[in-house]
Amino acid sequence: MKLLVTGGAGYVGSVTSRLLLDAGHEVTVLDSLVTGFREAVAPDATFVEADIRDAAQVLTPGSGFDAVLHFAGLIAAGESMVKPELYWHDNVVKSLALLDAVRAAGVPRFIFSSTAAVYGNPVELPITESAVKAPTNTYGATKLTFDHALTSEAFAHNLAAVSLRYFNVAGAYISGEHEIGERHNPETHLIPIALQVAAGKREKLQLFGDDYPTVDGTCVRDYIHVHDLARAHLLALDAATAGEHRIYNLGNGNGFSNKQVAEVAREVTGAELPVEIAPRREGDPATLVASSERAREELGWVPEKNTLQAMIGDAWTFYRKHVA
Ligand SMILES: NC(=O)c1ccc[n+]([C@@H]2O[C@H](COP(=O)([O-])OP(=O)(O)OC[C@H]3O[C@@H](n4cnc5c(N)ncnc54)[C@H](O)[C@@H]3O)[C@@H](O)[C@H]2O)c1
Ligand SMILES: O=c1ccn([C@@H]2O[C@H](COP(=O)(O)OP(=O)(O)O[C@H]3O[C@H](CO)[C@H](O)[C@H](O)[C@H]3O)[C@@H](O)[C@H]2O)c(=O)[nH]1
Repeated sequence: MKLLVTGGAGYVGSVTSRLLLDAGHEVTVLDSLVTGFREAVAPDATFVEADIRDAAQVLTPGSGFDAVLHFAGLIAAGESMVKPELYWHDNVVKSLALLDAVRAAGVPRFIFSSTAAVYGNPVELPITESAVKAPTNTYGATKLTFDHALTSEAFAHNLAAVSLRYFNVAGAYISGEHEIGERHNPETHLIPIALQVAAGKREKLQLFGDDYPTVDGTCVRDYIHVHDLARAHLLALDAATAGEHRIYNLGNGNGFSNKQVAEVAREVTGAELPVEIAPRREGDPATLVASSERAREELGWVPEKNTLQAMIGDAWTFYRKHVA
């Protein structure tokens, strides 16, 4: 297929581009590099440095794209509580402009990076796709808004749309000649920050809150290896059906507290990893754990690297060689 990958200079988009290219697809990456890295773009992809709001320059009528995979966006839940306007613009206003371009160019399929953050504090665990959606942060609200836009688009204009609701992505793609992983600047995610501490780049790991209603008072998250996640996109491309908006949660169904993550990071790196309890971060739900039964049944998706040791181990391999 001829594919447009927005956000292909970012973490998940660059790993997925690699898998798409290796599967024989033709990939054009569109990324403004606002948070991504030019060197993360797959060398055998065509690269267009542009904002998604200008996607019509690439998605011209007759350009012949078979699908758009839309990873581009702003991703930090904490930041979205202090700069919400940035999130509404990037994740909704500009994404709607992208959708206009998709419609005008007659692109038949659209795969969207949605998130566990759409659910907010869950009423029942594990979280299924039909669970109540009540985001506790602006980031989740923007992603849910665009999910709704895709539902209307699919039904009104016959788009084959798929939203993949990732839980917490971790690890790196380590395979022969390719090592592709996570780089955010500034880094806000728990695992890469723990690795920065292990590498001596930060003094200590601050854990935001220890008074949540969880096993040890710290927040609980469901971590998913970026390689398993990327594979789900290829399956979603095959499953996408005209006129339908399919939605799949992608996680392992296992919750780890922030303290447990720190413990595994200690085990993997051999570092002491000092921890300090800090105030809660605004907008954090206490627990997010996925039910991915629907993805298993309908897509045939089976996560293979499902231990935290494997995820943090691959992230550490990437971090030491390419980031530290
Ligand atoms: N990392 C996670 O744990 C996680 C979890 C759930 C969902 N997601 C979603 O997955 C997607 C990818 O996440 P990631 O971790 O790879 O993020 P990332 O920050 O590494 O990559 C995002 C990319 O999008 C680009 N971008 C942002 N706004 C743009 C715009 N207006 N025009 C063009 N390019 C733009 C950035 O330059 C960057 O390369 C995001 O949509 C995110 O919301 C990520
Ligand atoms: O230095 C840190 C960084 C994070 N945390 C805590 O670690 C947990 C995980 O936080 P992350 O920032 O790593 O991830 P989030 O759960 O906030 O969000 C991530 O996963 C979500 C899906 O669950 C989103 O989609 C989002 O893009 C992605 O950033 C939270 O309790 C957070 O407060 C700390 O205690 N200290």
